[in-house]
Amino acid sequence: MNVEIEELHVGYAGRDVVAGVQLMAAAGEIAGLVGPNGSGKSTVLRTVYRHLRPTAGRVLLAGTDIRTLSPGRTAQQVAALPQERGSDFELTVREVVSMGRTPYKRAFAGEDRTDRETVARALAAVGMAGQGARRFSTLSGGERQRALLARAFAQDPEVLVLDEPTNHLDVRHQVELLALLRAQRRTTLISLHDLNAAASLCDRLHVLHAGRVVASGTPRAVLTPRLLAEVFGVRAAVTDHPLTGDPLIAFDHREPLPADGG
Ligand SMILES: Nc1ncnc2c1ncn2[C@@H]1O[C@H](COP(=O)(O)OP(=O)(O)OP(=O)(O)O)[C@@H](O)[C@H]1O
Repeated sequence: MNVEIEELHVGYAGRDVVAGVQLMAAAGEIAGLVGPNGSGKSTVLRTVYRHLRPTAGRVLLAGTDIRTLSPGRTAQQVAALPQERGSDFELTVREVVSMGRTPYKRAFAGEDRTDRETVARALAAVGMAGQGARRFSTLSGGERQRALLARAFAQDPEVLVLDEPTNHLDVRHQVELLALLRAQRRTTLISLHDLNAAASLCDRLHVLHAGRVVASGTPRAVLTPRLLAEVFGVRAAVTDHPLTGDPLIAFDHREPLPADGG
């Protein structure tokens, strides 16, 4: 199922922070949103999982405006790992992950075998098969992240929307997560700060800057030293990763470019 965002305007308290955003993820494609802090990545993603309502423009799932779908139908099609994550859940990990099955249940219906198997698979996929009985509130930041990702997987959606899913994860768990997303081949919209992870994972990148898309295309086409200077304000060389052949961005970590980008 493809996702298309058309001329999206959306914001907070009457002020649009995203203005005229046009982007897409083709069916089965992983589309990355990258951009500096405050550029509007989370705001765009919140509109896709219907946490925010656009002031203008549309989000289309396979050509259908999501606002014409019922909340239950949307939840069967789109699962999100949002940036705002509850931390005070008194539920167990398994109970949190089981919440992903809610869109498939009739009111007050218990779990059936498919639910139990899907939840077990989702927990195993994030490496938490043995931790279902733990209280969610006792997990570390990275473990919470993985449990919430398992909840999104348990929802068995057509489209995954992931806002900074590698946040809090150690490098091994980051690599595992990226491998898992690649293996799933689900239509995925993902925001990432780690541009090398984005270059390795994404089929397509959309670069946001001050609420607008300033470049779209393959990571290799988009992540040029010039764009990295103009949008992110850093000096960088782009080479080939010696192990994988992916684009590899070598940042100059010693000093940023002057504020005017020159
Ligand atoms: N709940 C909110 N109320 C008011 N303004 C908000 C709210 N959330 C975000 N903003 C503002 O909207 C703009 C875009 O924020 P958004 O969180 O979408 O950016 P982002 O690209 O995801 O940033 P980051 O990389 O820092 O997570 C910013 O100027 C931010 O301050």
